[in-house]
Amino acid sequence: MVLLLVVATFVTIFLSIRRVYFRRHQRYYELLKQFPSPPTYPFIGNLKPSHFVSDDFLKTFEELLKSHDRLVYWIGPKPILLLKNFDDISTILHQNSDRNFFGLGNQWFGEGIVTNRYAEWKKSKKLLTPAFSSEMLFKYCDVFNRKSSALVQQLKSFAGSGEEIDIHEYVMNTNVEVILENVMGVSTEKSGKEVKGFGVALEHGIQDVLKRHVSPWLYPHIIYSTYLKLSGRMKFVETLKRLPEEVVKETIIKVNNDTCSTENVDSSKCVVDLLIKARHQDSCFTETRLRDELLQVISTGSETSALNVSFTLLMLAIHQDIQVCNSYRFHNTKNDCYIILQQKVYEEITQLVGEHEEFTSDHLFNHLKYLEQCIRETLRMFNPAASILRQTQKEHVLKDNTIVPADLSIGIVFHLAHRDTALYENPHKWNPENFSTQAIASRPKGSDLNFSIGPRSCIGTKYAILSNKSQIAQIIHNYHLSTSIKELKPEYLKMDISIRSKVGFPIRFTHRKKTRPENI
Ligand code: HEM
Repeated sequence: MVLLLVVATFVTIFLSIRRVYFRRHQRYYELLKQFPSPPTYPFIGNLKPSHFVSDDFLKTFEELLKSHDRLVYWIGPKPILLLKNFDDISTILHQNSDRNFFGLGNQWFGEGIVTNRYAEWKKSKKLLTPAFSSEMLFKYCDVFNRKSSALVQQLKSFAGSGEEIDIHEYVMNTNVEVILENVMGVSTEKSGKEVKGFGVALEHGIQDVLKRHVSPWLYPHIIYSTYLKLSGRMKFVETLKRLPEEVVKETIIKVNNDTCSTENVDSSKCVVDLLIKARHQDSCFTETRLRDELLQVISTGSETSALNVSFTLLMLAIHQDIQVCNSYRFHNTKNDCYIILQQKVYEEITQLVGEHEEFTSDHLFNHLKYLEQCIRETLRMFNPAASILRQTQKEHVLKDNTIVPADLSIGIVFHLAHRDTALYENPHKWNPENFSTQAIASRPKGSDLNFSIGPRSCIGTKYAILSNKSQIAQIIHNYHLSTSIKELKPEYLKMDISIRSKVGFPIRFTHRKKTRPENI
């Protein structure tokens, strides 16, 4: 009897609190009703084990948004509005809304420009922007070109062997090294710093943070920390933080000894120097914050950039027609035939630098336009930043007058927005002509979502394009690429935060100048 009374009391209290809560948030829940939602169950909402058991969310998003442009998805009691239509996305992204990680990535990535809320983000953005000025980017190109050249050398041992290798690990290490030198002023050759484990740790971090978002039982900090320790993932967290921590500590010591920046004479405005200077002006930039700011820039910049280089190389290897020159000029001998059958991308490169010249900053800045089209088209189809999260600060009115409630999580699925038939005639086909000047002009302004739009769009847009151009141009300049993959089918892709290839990036390299290209 007593037990029954206790239970009845608890149930009454629970229902009363619930009623008061819903009455207070009545408008919020009324507005949510405007959007379709799959059948919802108590406690779990729309969460189905099949949705998020694996590390692949692509099918889930495709299924959910198959017949809807907008959909509310409930993760337990928490709603997320999923969007894939350009007009809706544009309205939301042009507002000053925050990314909503709810601190769920803090153990991995701390707090910095990517995760901070508006007030702190503004400080980070102001601080970091000078590191991405045209003047600085021009200087970074020397590092891009030197590291790309080293990558070409690494591939030498595979070239001509007929063996396919998965290019991604090599590209990833190159991108981490490039960003370390440009952003942190640390030359891996001179400092002997080890970057190999960083890429793997980063991949684990990204996948884990996303998984935590859809696993409410992992939300409590203490449970997640225990999970990290017991699952052996803590070692990846440590690997990720080690490098930026060392660099911050070393730079502070150098500054204190007044010997800063002797390692890299051009680094006076590289990110780490800007951060260390800020430390003296604003006490919020503690050593930990500096480490985390660095970690977030390196993490955001290296994976995305590396994935796009790997995808572009694979697409060029698959699309021999893009590599093959449009016109036949000579037909006489086998040798002539080889000269004629050059890739379109390769022709653009050789017209610029000949067969043996070195690449310069000017080449990357002002030329290689067709290669840039290939890079941008690859981003459209396989954008590493496949989806992003936002949290509305206030109500927003969409183009058709639907009101989006304040304080709502928004999931923007770029991967699907990039396949909008209203924007791209044949969106499932890889076609660099989608990024010709005329094609861009024919689409609504700002509809290129590759680097996002609005106040929180990518700070490293130009950096990424230049760095991608350098690596791909140098590889294509030296090697002809081919692959056993005939088509990168949708089922070969998977998605965590990034789009990845389930079949890797298997590419066969053949020396350009000595042998006739294969598969032609
Ligand atoms: C192909 C390569 C890249 C792609 C596709 C990419 C894409 C993106 C996207 C979609 C966002 C999110 C914008 C939003 O939430 O609205 C972003 C943010 C960001 N990216 Fe990139 N990015 C790339 C390379 C880089 C590089 C190389 C760097 C730095 C060296 C970088 C640094 C950042 C930073 C710091 C942010 C946060 C900006 C902010 O909150 O103000 N990214 N990027």
